[in-house]
Amino acid sequence: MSEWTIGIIGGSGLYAIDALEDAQWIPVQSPWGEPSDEILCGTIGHVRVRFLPRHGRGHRIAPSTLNARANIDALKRAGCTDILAISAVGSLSEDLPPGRFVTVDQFIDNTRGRPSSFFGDGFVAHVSMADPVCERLAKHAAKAVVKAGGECAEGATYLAMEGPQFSSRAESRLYRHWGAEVIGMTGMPEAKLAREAELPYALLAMVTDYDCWREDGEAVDVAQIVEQMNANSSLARKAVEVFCRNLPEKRTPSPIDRALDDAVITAPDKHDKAVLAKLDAVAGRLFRQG
Ligand SMILES: CSC[C@H]1O[C@H](OP(=O)(O)O)[C@H](O)[C@@H]1O
Ligand SMILES: Nc1ncnc2[nH]cnc12
Repeated sequence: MSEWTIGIIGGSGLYAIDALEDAQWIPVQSPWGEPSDEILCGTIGHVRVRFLPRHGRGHRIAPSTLNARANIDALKRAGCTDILAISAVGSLSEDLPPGRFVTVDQFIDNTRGRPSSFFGDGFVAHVSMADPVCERLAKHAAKAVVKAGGECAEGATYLAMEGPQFSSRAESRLYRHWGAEVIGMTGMPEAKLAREAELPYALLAMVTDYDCWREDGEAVDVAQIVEQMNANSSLARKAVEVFCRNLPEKRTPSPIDRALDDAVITAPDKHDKAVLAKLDAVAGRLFRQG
């Protein structure tokens, strides 16, 4: 086995992966609450894979209530070195038609009231989100889609909305003015939490619809999204497999592996012991250094 342990977060339409060898669903406990599901653990070629369906098998959990902290913490506990997340998105750009895959490189977080940090009183830390995704994973994901037989655009800005309702036409047009190119309900706070957990993260988005900003365009509905997701899902699965098989044997370190080095501001003698205990997976690297 190589040094990669890839966490795959499966979005709408992707609730398991058949390419996993020796696959087993394993429960992982987290001090942050219930992860969305057990984690499907196995291998693809030389890579260990840990697959977590974001909404749970059967799509039980809504975007506003899914426990992103528990999900990221559980993936870290399961040994992940990196995360590739997959999401269904609406397109806010004429250049991104339904059926197209696109890697995300920026986020606008318009979610409300979701727990969006592992840190707080007793352990205050501020990580940079200037470059919220891992470029090498994103590039590798785009190449994998092409190798799997699809088309993949690179570098879209993702607007994370609260939902669960879809946007009004006025909101959809507003987000375009903000510079957003795709829209979804789950990319935030997931990407923030992955950065806090020092996990390089990339988001591969599958465009399912044009949302509702186009003149005379139809309103988006779940049936349309599911139809497009079903059309995309075998390519998404293939792309995940190619992504893993084509990773180099050696994983060179990423600066994101040490994202907390310059982020913690609380004086060590003021760290709250109970808070530290909860952070054993996310930030344990710092404490083990003493
Ligand atoms: C099924 S339509 C809306 C739903 O799809 C996207 O989910 P995911 O990002 O997990 O693929 C979107 O964010 C909404 O949660
Ligand atoms: N139009 C849309 N808005 C929000 N989330 C989505 N997921 C897929 N399509 C979407």
